[in-house]
Amino acid sequence: MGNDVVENAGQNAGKTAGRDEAKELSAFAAARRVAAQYLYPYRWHILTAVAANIVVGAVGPALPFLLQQTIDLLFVADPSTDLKIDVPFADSGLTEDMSFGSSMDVLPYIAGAAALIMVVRAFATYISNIFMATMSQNMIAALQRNLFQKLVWSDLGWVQQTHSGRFISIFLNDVTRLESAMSQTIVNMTRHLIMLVGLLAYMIYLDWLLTILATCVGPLIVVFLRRIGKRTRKATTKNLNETATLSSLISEALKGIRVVKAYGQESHETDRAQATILKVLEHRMKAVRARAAASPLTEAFSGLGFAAVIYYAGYQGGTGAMTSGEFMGFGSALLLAYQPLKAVANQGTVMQEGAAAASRIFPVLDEKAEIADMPGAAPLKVSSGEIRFENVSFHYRDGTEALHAVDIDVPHGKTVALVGPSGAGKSTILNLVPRFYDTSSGRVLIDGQHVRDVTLSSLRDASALVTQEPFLFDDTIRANIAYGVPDTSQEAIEAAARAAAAHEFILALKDGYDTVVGEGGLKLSGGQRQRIAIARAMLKNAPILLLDEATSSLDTASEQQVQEALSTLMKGRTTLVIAHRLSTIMHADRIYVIDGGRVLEQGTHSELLAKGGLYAELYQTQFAQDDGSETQTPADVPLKGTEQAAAGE
Ligand SMILES: Nc1ncnc2c1ncn2[C@@H]1O[C@H](COP(=O)(O)OP(=O)(O)OP(=O)(O)O)[C@@H](O)[C@H]1O
Repeated sequence: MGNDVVENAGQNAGKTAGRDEAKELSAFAAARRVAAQYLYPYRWHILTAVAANIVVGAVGPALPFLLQQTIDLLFVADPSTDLKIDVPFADSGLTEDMSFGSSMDVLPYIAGAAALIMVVRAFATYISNIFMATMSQNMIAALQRNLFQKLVWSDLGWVQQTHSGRFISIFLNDVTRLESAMSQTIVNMTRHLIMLVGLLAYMIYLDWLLTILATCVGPLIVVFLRRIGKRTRKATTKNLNETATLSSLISEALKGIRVVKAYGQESHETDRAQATILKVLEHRMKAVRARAAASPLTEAFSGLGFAAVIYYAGYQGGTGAMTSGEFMGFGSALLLAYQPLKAVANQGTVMQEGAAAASRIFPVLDEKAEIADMPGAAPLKVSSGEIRFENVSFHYRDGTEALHAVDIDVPHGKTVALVGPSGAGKSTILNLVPRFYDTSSGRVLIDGQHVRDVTLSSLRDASALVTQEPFLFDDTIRANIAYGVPDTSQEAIEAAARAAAAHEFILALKDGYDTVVGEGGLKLSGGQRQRIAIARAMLKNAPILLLDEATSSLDTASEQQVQEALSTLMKGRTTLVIAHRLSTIMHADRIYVIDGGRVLEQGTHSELLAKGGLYAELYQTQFAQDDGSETQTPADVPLKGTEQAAAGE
């Protein structure tokens, strides 16, 4: 029941992963869920650590007890003092039977016991720390693994709602914060709590009234610390949010470093980062101040208790109701109790901090992918690879209607080009084929099978995607070409590279196929990156090709090589291409002109020209613009300026 509440809370918050609006989880709900999902597998580690903590906590009161015995038995040797010692132990007969000489005999045992206690305590602390660390580090790893898995399996639409920097921040900061809260909770609720209870029990044994006097300020401390806990949670939430913003800023500035430099925006970006850094600092300091107030507060209140103890115990001592050993034992127990008292009293703050982090982590973990295999989905059976859009409409999560009643046919082995102004909906059409998004209405069919009814893996196996700005991983060229096709032979990789007109330039590189391409492939030229991406698609050898042609023009030689590589890739495949080059458009078997999310015109190049519609207008505008170009033939000119043409309609 309780779990359901937590699950739902997480799901509702899922839409705004990592943002301020993320629904707040109660500290107990968060702790319960973490315990059930992430701590339970390490229950034996935790139980061992708890047992060790119990030992550490339990031996705590033994030290003041030994101190008391030492003073009473050894230091208080003169007869007048002996009379006083006898009062509290009158019934036990312990001190009455002991002469000074026999007390000296006890001394080695007391010293030995003290040494043994310290050794046992140190060993138990070590065991506890090791097992706790194993548990907590594994918890971090499990959380990060689950978060990563969630991200890569989640719907593209959902992932795109949140800046990647925020996700990275959740991965690194929030997870560590949550782990630290859970570890502290376990130590506080075992080691420190048991030590506190033990010391209190010992103090009560010595003098219950004195114990009440010493601890009567406890409730006040709890009330103050609760207040501090709420403030710390607020500051922690804001701190984590601002840290995520900072992480986004850094990632963006680095990705766009060339734009930053080209536009001389270094100072502007530094100011932006500085503003966020200051906000992080401000919230961190708020949390630090709130946390820092906890110690002096506990100390100040404990001071009141201590003053009461000195007054009352002094009085008791004066009347002979308390021995010096008891006073020392009580006093040292009280001092020893300070640290665990602070830890236990601070537990609320620790849990609030953990809950603040959990409130940002769980929505990501709870996000449910809508684009998944339907129950009973069968693998796609590709016979010819024909693609058909039937009355397809689509709107994005934010409500933007990108497509309206679109009908498109891509017959087997043919090339269909999508042409239209920027923002017309061409990329959206392409994205619906491998089900990056699901249609809002209408159907996308491959060889007569609705893409929603087949398994995602078989659907994505059936197509190869070459994007405008090909993405390369920071890995070797070999690994980049073989991406998604594991266990491929070097021969197959080289054959794909040859077909993509990439083999020669790869061999010319110092490390050949073992060249590491750098982040996003930045060590290669634009044309080289495109040819590696084409080789990747070539190796995949899928019957359907989804191609988003690059808009940026390359130099003539590279352009020609890329075009040749693309022609080889397209041969015999059913190709849906977002065309930006006239050569591609003119060689396409059919052209669909898209505008405002609708199919405006369709036909071959000559049919559409004859029609005198938007296509003819785009074509004319393009040629009017590029007329007189000496280096490019009209057919190779990128079809730029389509936006202006549409706007001027
Ligand atoms: N992730 C998204 N969320 C919300 N709206 C989007 C998203 N992606 C695209 N759009 C909107 O959908 C419409 C169609 O975009 P799309 O990217 O399909 O156009 P396009 O024809 O491919 O443009 P271009 O040629 O410039 O790449 C545009 O109005 C765009 O603003």
